[in-house]
Amino acid sequence: MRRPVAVIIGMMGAGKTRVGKEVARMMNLPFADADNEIEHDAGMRIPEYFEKYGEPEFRELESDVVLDMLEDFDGIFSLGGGAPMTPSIQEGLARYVASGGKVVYLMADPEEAMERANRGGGRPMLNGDANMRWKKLYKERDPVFRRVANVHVGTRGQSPQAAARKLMEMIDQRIVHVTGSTIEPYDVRIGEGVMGQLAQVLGSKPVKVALIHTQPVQRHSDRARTLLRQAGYDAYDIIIPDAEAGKTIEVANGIWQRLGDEGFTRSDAIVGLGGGAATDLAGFVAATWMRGIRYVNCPTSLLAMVDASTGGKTGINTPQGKNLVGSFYTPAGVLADLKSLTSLPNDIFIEGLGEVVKSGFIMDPEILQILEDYADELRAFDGSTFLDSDLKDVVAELIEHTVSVKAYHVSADLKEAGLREFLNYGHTLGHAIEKLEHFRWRHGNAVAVGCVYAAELSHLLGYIDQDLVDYHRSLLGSLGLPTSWNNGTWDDVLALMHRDKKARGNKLRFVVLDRIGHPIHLEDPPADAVEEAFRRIQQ
Ligand SMILES: NC(=O)c1ccc[n+]([C@@H]2O[C@H](COP(=O)([O-])OP(=O)(O)OC[C@H]3O[C@@H](n4cnc5c(N)ncnc54)[C@H](O)[C@@H]3O)[C@@H](O)[C@H]2O)c1
Ligand SMILES: Nc1ncnc2c1ncn2[C@@H]1O[C@H](COP(=O)(O)OP(=O)(O)O)[C@@H](O)[C@H]1O
Ligand SMILES: O=C(O)C1=C[C@@H](OP(=O)(O)O)[C@@H](O)[C@H](O)C1
Repeated sequence: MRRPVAVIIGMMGAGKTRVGKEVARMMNLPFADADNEIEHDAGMRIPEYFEKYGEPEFRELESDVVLDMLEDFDGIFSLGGGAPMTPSIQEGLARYVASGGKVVYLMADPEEAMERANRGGGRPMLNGDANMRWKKLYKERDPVFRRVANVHVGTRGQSPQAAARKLMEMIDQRIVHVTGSTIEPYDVRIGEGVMGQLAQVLGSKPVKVALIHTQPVQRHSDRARTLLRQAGYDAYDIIIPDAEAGKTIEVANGIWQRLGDEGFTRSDAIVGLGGGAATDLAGFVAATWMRGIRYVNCPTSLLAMVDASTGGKTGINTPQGKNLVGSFYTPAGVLADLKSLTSLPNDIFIEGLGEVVKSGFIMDPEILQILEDYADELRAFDGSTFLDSDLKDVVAELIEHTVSVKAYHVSADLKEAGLREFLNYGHTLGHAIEKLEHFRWRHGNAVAVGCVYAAELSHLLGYIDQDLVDYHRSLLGSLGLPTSWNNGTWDDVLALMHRDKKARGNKLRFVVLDRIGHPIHLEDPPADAVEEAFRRIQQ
């Protein structure tokens, strides 16, 4: 089915036509304007139509034209100013958004748009006192436009070209919509510059916003702070210790104290910016402060983008183990800004690919294909050249696919009663390795070895053939991920696997593969197979 690359809505004079045409030109796409299509269908100009048939009839024709175009046009499509007020068009736009479409609210400065709308005439809705009519319509329409659009673009003081460039950046983003019966829906936005939508995602209720981040991502938190201040929030900078050192009750307590001192209320908000450790901690503070306030994640590592920031698991570590205290608490939105990856060291990027590979094996063979096709480039990831390289689109696509895999499992089973456990492929041994390595081995690397182990176990029990086990090794190896581990005894590993959260009583439980894209639960497998699979990853 054809559908527009983007639909532009906004007030009269916002520049929907002018800027829309410019965007289409820059992106080498066709452009259509609903008003022109209507005039073409009606065989007359819009003012004439209004005069002859009146507004209600115009709205009906407009709705027919717009709904047709939403299913049969694949370029940039601008609507007339009043179109999104019609219920049937609102429903059409909601369907379009649900299927991954982008409805862009072009938010011109009201004075600028009003002045431009008055120029040229031809706008029957402004007959009479044009300024007064425009302002009245703005009051009615602005809240509706904000609601029906999933992308908001402010263009105050910008030339049509500058506005078009900004729009293009927004259109280029990928959006994964996370929803489910027990989840307040939210979007994961992936692309260069998506952090610019921080205010849109936070909304107008928060007055104070705590920006929780670590030192190594200062450059990106500076950007977020500027955006918050520009949007009029009182921004509070909270720096936490890096990596796991930030995921402690002492750090959380320090932030609770700060929020109390600054007078944070239930309508205020938190932004977590950094790797998975920072977003886990920020989410935990958001879940617990006043029993839950709004929070937005800005992940800066690949692992946080594809995994940690998106599923609603928040938490801290205790001396007894990792992530032992926490809560399922979903964010209001996730902004995976590719600009953040420019400072990410190569080894931490590669490690993040461990979870990407896992997602490919359990659900999405396209991920595996992309990884195969670009293994050399991915392995050579260099943040300093990343944004100007072809790798940018490849990485964006991998993040989108992987987040979609996660969203699928989380939507159906937020609290991990069954389906969500499939995301744990490779993690039973992976967690044991992390623990035995005293967390000096990074998570994604341990999961990579864990996936080979799970594949060996699947094979030993007759679910998959040797070729698929070999494919695990060759793909992970080609990306620079480890495929073997030989630094612990079987007894220690077995004891830890019995403490895995999937285990029940004294029975081990694993996720194994039946074929690519088809994981299954494995209960209490034969002891000799469990041990033999371990021997095979020791080589
Ligand atoms: N909530 C979940 O569902 C979930 C899922 C997977 C992992 N996790 C958690 O996520 C954490 C691991 O995440 P991680 O791998 O991002 O580790 P991390 O947060 O420790 O980040 C790794 C290192 O990279 C640095 N870093 C991150 N982004 C950077 C950037 N753009 N530029 C420069 N340096 C950057 C960090 O400061 C840190 O030193 C663990 O605590 C794990 O438990 C949570
Ligand atoms: N960003 C802008 N800067 C300057 N002029 C603009 C800008 N956007 C639009 N215009 C001009 O304002 C007028 C109205 O723009 P138009 O695209 O027809 O608005 P809309 O389709 O949203 O009603 C046109 O003359 C257009 O060239
Ligand atoms: O605001 C409105 O109700 C209208 C806006 C016009 O489009 P523009 O916003 O492109 O001027 C056109 O559809 C018609 O005059 C009605």
